[in-house]
Amino acid sequence: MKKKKIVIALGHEALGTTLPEQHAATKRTAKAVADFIRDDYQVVITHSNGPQVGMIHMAMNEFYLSNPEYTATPMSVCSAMSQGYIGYDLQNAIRTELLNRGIYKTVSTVLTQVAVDPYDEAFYAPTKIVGRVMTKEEAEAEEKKGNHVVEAEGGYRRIVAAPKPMDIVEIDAIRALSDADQVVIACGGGGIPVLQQGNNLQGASAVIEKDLAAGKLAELLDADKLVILTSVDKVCLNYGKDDETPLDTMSLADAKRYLEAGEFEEGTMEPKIEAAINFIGESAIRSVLITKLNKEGTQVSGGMGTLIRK
Ligand SMILES: Nc1ncnc2c1ncn2[C@@H]1O[C@H](COP(=O)(O)OP(=O)(O)O)[C@@H](O)[C@H]1O
Ligand SMILES: NC(=O)OP(=O)(O)O
Repeated sequence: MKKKKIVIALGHEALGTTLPEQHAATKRTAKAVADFIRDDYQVVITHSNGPQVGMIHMAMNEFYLSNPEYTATPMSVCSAMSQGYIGYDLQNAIRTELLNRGIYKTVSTVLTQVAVDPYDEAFYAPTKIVGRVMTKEEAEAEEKKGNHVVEAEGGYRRIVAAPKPMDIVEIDAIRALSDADQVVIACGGGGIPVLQQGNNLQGASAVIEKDLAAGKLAELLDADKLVILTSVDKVCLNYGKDDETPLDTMSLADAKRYLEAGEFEEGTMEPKIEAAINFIGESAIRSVLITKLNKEGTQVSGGMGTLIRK
């Protein structure tokens, strides 16, 4: 019998931002992943990378300025680096959790490139926040280098273009590993954004929204379920207001209506709902669960959170 397939997208809380945080968070997350494997799902994982890719870009390019024998590192290469080191932590955390449960399954990371449209309007209006909070002086220095910044979280943060994911270059490899019942980590940080130029792929200076890439990944794998692990238990109506209402379920039609009405914040909940709508499409089988891991990393497979389906 064909096994059910699930794509799990890990946000900041399920992944951590610094290396020590990442070590601790991936251990918890591995429990949720192992629960789905216990429940006989083929699991494909994807993850955030905003803080990590910003850190790598800053570190690599600061170093280059004071060491001219090295070359500058484009954002696309930094995305690839972030996939590598986050994947490394996730692979080991999941491998250990599975071995502790007596399950042997290979866990591997596929460095994934995601094609974007060179004419995507996002290239003219950067919105995607990456990296750490900076002081005014640091922000001014970034602007002098031609980078964009916005005021955020009591300081300033860098923003880059976030074009929409159009196609996943390595989808056949991801599918082959998943169909062979192995655990795959793919499209990390939304994937390395690339522009197709004949037979060549050119890295783009951008960071793709990981939720939208997760939706595309789930769609192309024809997954049954997309789980988005984030920092809230449930999606809410009137979020942050006195009459905030958490939702246990949301129909596809309601998701579209609420999205249109501006219920979901741009760059945080909005791309999650957009990903859910894109993935579910016309399917009566596909569903999306948006939720948060508990302290032990357990119970996600029990269905807590907001369940979206047709
Ligand atoms: N309608 C809403 N319901 C719940 N959370 C919302 C809503 N609108 C915005 N949010 C915000 O979305 C955040 C989760 O998105 P984000 O910060 O991008 O996390 P992640 O790293 O998990 O993708 C929550 O912490 C919450 O502040
Ligand atoms: N690539 C991406 O969407 O990362 P964050 O979730 O960290 O913003």
